[in-house]
Formats: sequence, structure tokens, C-alpha cells
Amino acid sequence: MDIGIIGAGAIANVMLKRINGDQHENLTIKSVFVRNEEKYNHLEDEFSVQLYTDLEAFLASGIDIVVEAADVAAVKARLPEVLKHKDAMLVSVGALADGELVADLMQTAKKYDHTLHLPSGAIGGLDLLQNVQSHGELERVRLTTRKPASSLSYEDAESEKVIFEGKAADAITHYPKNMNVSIILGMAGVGIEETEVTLIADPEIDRNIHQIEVEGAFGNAEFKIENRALPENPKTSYLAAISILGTLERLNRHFSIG
Ligand SMILES: NC(=O)C1=CN([C@@H]2O[C@H](COP(=O)(O)OP(=O)(O)OC[C@H]3O[C@@H](n4cnc5c(N)ncnc54)[C@H](O)[C@@H]3O)[C@@H](O)[C@H]2O)C=CC1
Ligand SMILES: O=C([O-])CC(=O)C(=O)O
Repeated sequence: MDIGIIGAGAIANVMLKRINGDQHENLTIKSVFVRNEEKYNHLEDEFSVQLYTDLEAFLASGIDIVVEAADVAAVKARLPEVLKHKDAMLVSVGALADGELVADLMQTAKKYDHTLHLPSGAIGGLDLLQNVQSHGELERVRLTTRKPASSLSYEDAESEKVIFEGKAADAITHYPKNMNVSIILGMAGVGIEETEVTLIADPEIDRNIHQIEVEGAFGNAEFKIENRALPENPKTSYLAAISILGTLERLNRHFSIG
């Protein structure tokens, strides 16, 4: 499968290394869409990719799927056009807090017979949430995220500090680079207006920790994910990149788990 990536930051770099660098047997990154070609020229030699700054040319570059690894604004600006031409996968799922954008993307995907894939990113357990929710048996979902204080610009904090408490829909507005997980959790579960979120800046930790508590008629569940951060962008967990890789690898399988 030939892949086009939007963005060339921390997540895109893990993907370039793990797919092109390690010569993945089924996947190749062929094209990278960037805003500043000069800044990323070195990628062409290092990973045998072609850089594009023109979306039309990028979409016509012989790729099978587009992976967005840029930011919420890029999803809003680019995905409606991308989905007319290609299947797509996006990691800046926070953009989907915008109900109008979701409706637009769903309509486009249906009209052009394309699929929008949303990897689980820096968390897990979304299969359970979707199974329970589809029978109306989910009652409560709570996310408590702890990140190193320095990655949230709270370098001076001497003890842990709650910096946000509220619903996922508001969390992503205040922390668009840190709370994508709350939106995918909301979409899989009780909705972004009902999903309860606490974000804590913690000077004692060096991992991005997501604790998810779920209650419903089925019983209850807890997941705790202690993520290693990416050195290039400590806000972002390594698992977020790996979740894209895993989702891409599963696309062409003839069996499915979960
Ligand atoms: N779903 C999840 O669980 C997670 C999602 N994320 C999100 O994934 C996205 C990527 O994360 P990182 O790689 O760590 O970010 P990063 O900041 O290291 O890299 C993003 C890259 O995209 C580029 N970019 C921004 N807008 C663009 C546009 N319109 N066109 C082309 N390139 C553009 C930037 O110049 C930068 O090189 C972010 O939105 C981040 O918040 C991060 C972690 C977890
Ligand atoms: O990478 C993480 O741990 C979570 C994150 O930044 C996000 O959800 O935006």
C-alpha cells in the first residue's frame, strides 16, 4: 500500500523510520505533504519520498491512502478535499469536536465511497466502549490525563496541578495538542459533551499517563496507559504513532480481532 502523509513532525518521523527506514513488507510512504519544502528537503534522500506543497499534485501522486499527522487546523482545511479522492486516516481527531465538519466528512466519504479511519492514538479500549455504547448500556466515561509539567509549560510547578476539569468538548478547545484522546474516547463512548476529563500537569513524571474509567450496565472497566513520549515532541506519545502503523497494517487482513 502506498501512503501519503500530511505533516513531517514527530509522528510522521516515526512512521518514516518504521515503514521506509525498516523496509516494511507491505507499506511504503511515497509522498509527504508539507507547507515548507525547503525545511524538509532532507527527507527525500533519507527516506526516498517525494515532497509536495500542492494538495492536488500530492493526491495525484499514486498513493492509496492519506494519513494526516499535522494538526487540527490541517484536518479542517485539507480533509474535506482529501476524502473526495482517497481513503484517509487522521490522528488529530480533536478536529472532530466540530459537528459540522464531522457531518461534512461523513457525507463526502459516503458520496465518494471512501473510508475515514480513526486510530485509537495514545489510548486503548475503544472496542469495549463501542460494543457497550451500541446497546445503549454505557453510563459514564472518565479520562484522567497526567503529563510531565514541563510538556504543558508548567516548568515551575512544584507539585501536581489540575489544569483542566470539564468535558471533552471543552478540553480540546483549551488543549488541542494534548486532548485528542478525549475526543476519540467521546466518539467511541458517551459523546464528547458527556465524557468527563481531568488534565494534570505533574512535575514528578516523565510519561504521558491516561487513566480511563468506564461504567455501564455491563459492569465497569479501567484502563491505565503509561506512555513513553516522543523525544521530538514530548506532548505526543510513541503509542500514537504506533497506533497508525497498526491500523494501516490491519487494513488488508482477511481476519479481524476486536
Ligand atoms: N490521537 C491521539 O491520540 C494523538 C494525536 N496527536 C496529534 O497528532 C498530530 C501530530 O502530532 P506530532 O507529530 O507530535 O506533531 P508535531 O508538531 O511534531 O508535527 C506536526 C507537523 O505538521 C506540520 N503541519 C501543521 N499544519 C500543517 C499543514 N496544514 N500542512 C502540512 N503540514 C502541517 C507541522 O509543521 C509539523 O511539522 C497533532 O495534532 C497532535 O496533537 C498527538 C498525540 C496523540
Ligand atoms: O500523546 C498523548 O499522550 C495524547 C495527546 O497528546 C493527545 O491526545 O493529543
